[in-house]
Amino acid sequence: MEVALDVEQQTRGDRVLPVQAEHHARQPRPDDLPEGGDQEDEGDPRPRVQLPGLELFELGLCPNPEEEEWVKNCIEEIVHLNDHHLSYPSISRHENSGQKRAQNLVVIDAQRREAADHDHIGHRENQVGALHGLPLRVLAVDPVHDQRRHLRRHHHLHGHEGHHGDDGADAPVVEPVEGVEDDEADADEEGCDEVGVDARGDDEAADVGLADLEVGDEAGEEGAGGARDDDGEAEVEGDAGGLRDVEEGGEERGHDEGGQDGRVGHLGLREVDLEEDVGVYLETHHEHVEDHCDLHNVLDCVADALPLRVLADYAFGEDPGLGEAAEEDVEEVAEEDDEEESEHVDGHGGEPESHAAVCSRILPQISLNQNSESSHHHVKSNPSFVNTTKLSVDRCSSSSNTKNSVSGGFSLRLPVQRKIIVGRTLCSTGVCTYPVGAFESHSNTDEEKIGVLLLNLGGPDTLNDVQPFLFNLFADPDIIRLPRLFRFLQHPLAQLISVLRAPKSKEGYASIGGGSPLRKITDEQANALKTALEAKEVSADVYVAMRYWHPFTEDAIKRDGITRLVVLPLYPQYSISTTGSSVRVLQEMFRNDAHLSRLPVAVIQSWYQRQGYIRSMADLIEEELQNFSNPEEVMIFFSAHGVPVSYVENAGDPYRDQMEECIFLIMQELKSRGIGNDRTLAYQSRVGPVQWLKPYTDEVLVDLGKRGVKSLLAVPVSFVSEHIETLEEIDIEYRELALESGIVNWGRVPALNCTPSFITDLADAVIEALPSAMAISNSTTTTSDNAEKGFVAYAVKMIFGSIFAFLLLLSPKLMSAFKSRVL
Ligand SMILES: C=CC1=C(C)c2cc3[nH]c(cc4nc(cc5[nH]c(cc1n2)c(C)c5CCC(=O)O)C(CCC(=O)O)=C4C)c(C)c3C=C
Ligand SMILES: [Fe+2]
Repeated sequence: MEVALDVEQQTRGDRVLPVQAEHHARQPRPDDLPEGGDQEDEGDPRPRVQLPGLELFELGLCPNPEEEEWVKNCIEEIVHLNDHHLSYPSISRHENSGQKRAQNLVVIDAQRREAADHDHIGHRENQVGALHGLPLRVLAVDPVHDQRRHLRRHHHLHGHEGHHGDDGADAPVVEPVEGVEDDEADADEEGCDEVGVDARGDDEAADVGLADLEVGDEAGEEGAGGARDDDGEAEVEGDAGGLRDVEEGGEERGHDEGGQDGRVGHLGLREVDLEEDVGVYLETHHEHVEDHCDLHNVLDCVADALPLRVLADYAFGEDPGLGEAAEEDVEEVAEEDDEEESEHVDGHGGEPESHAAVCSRILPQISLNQNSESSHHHVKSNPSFVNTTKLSVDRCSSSSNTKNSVSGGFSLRLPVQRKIIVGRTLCSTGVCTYPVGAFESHSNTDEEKIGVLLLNLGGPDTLNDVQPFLFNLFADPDIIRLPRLFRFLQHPLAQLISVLRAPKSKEGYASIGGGSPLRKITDEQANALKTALEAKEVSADVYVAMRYWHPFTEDAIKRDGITRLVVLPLYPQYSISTTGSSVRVLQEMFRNDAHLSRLPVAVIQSWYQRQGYIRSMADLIEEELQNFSNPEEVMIFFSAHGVPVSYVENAGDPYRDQMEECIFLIMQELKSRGIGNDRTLAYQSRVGPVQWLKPYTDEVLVDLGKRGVKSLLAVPVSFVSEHIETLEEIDIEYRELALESGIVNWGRVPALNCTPSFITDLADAVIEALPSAMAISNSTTTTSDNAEKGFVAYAVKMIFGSIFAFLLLLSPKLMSAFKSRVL
């Protein structure tokens, strides 16, 4: 909850984006071209032209360091080294940093895909469109086949030579940019396989744009005041599906597997309107190293077909040349972290502790020593899952999609940074999956003592704990994100909000037995995980670290001789507010401790895409569906914990994307079992007046009732234990609301808790992560100077903050306004 005090957002206001209802192609004018931009490279016959504002967003790459170099070279080969502008390619970042932003967005989805995968395209349209609030269209390309040949051919033809086919007639034609045509000599003469290209007409694109503009429009409506937007049904309807159904526009999307002329090869780029700035959003999906060749081909041909500027994302490893925006961003994060203090109230009269926080400005370089063979081995050993889901999970080369996103050492917020760009699942440092055997040989050494640290949120054990627990939660700068200037208000504000919210929260906890079940369940999960690891002949100690209540993260790491640690947040999807926050605190601790800073650590950043997790969720859903008299008529209603929209839109939180991907995978798994129910994704538990991720669970329930849905199965999806929001919010509040709204049959899938298949999968995740454990830098120590400065700063903040809170309390009017808007 950013609580009314997301000052940054309020003062800046949200953007309103125009819908491009019509696109008129024109031939780019010479004055579009930067000076010298049309000159050719020495030794490269291809002309190089740049058009201001035309940007290629190169996405979805997750190469390991060796491949990174390779891919970089590929890109550098495509654009002039001197011309290209490596920057942090988030459109919104560009906007924020005052740079010109693209008006249109073209998504080139270069994933491996099958004809039946239209809903994934629709899904991506939704995601990307919503992410950027732009009119967009998706052009799907299959890199399995030989793009280069087709693209080159088209590039050569460039919309002139009768290859338009039926659909081509309506599409506006972008004439070739001067000098871009003559690369025939360069054309690849390899075999000419079919290519699936999905080109769509303008009207359709405009429609998509309208639908996807919801975020931007709405943000604009709300303006600086940040009042929650409860507007009409149309919006809820538009959103209620969460993921677009296959049928919606599926036909029109006309994935052209047959490779009709007129579509094949030209990527539909003729449709791109150069009148406006165009962002090209390329998604890739690489299973094997060789696929990078396909990527190369695609990029190469796109670059040829459209003069463009490449904004490539390499926000990992030693920064190989991030542009200003990226650096700013990294620095911003670092500065935030430098300043942050982790202070807890322990509920027993303890003073808040202060921990000087230091964060690396350069993200740690992770080296994956293992070669891709072992990964391939792993992929092969799980053929069924790979087959059913290969289309939807973005992964590193040489990795299987059955695995989690792991980083060796602490790679703070790495997924966030990459997520801004990629807009989909990411491997933060490269994911490595190793056959168990590879690890066993390592673990059997006498001196190895493995620890697993489970991170969780924590909850009040008793009603007396509720207010101090809430204080800890609201004092977290990852929960209430104040601009730096207002950071001094963090603690007084946390105090104020926690006191005001406590009565309502207490009511909730009272109704579920007087406290949170989280500690008990997490302890049980820890024991079950230890047993599951033992069953796999891995001996490990499993610890629990809660972020906002006992046992606090700071207390959790015992000095009992652990030589290798795997950190496993119990959140399947990554969010700044959950995994991000816990890992940050942990990182601070480790940095400041000579012993811990040398301990090899692997952090599993997210694991929603794991086979075992997805299957376990599908098992629970399948089982629960059997309780309905007509299971096939039941709406599967995924309800995820929300986060404020600004986390996703401004801070690059990958949470929404990962959530949508996760739902997609679960539905795919169900489909493979013959379960094809309708599904909806909505977000619950919003607090405060800022916009949270939409659609909102309560609104969608009412809407579904109105639309005649009679049977509904609620599936809590962001958390793996029962907690207040399943036991009280879903089971009591939402159930009541649903029944009032016309839904007759209600069911709820239980949380995974200690479901054996799930715990076994967590054990696998731990084993797979072990080899990538590496030590955090041991270079940082806290000097007494720093500690002193920290104390003075803390005292000053407390004084100013308390004055503010005091003034607020003095004014009943201000107070009631604050209360009604914040809580
Ligand atoms: C993935 C899960 C969660 C996300 C994301 C998340 C974000 C988030 N939460 C709040 C505010 C509150 N959360 C509260 C309880 C709570 N939150 C989660 C999980 C996520 N939160 C859990 C599992 C729990 C329950 C713990 C328990 O005791 O059972 C509460 C307290 C309860 C209440 O008063 O409603 C608050 C407040 C924010 C602001 C936020 C993102 C910014
Ligand atoms: Fe929460």
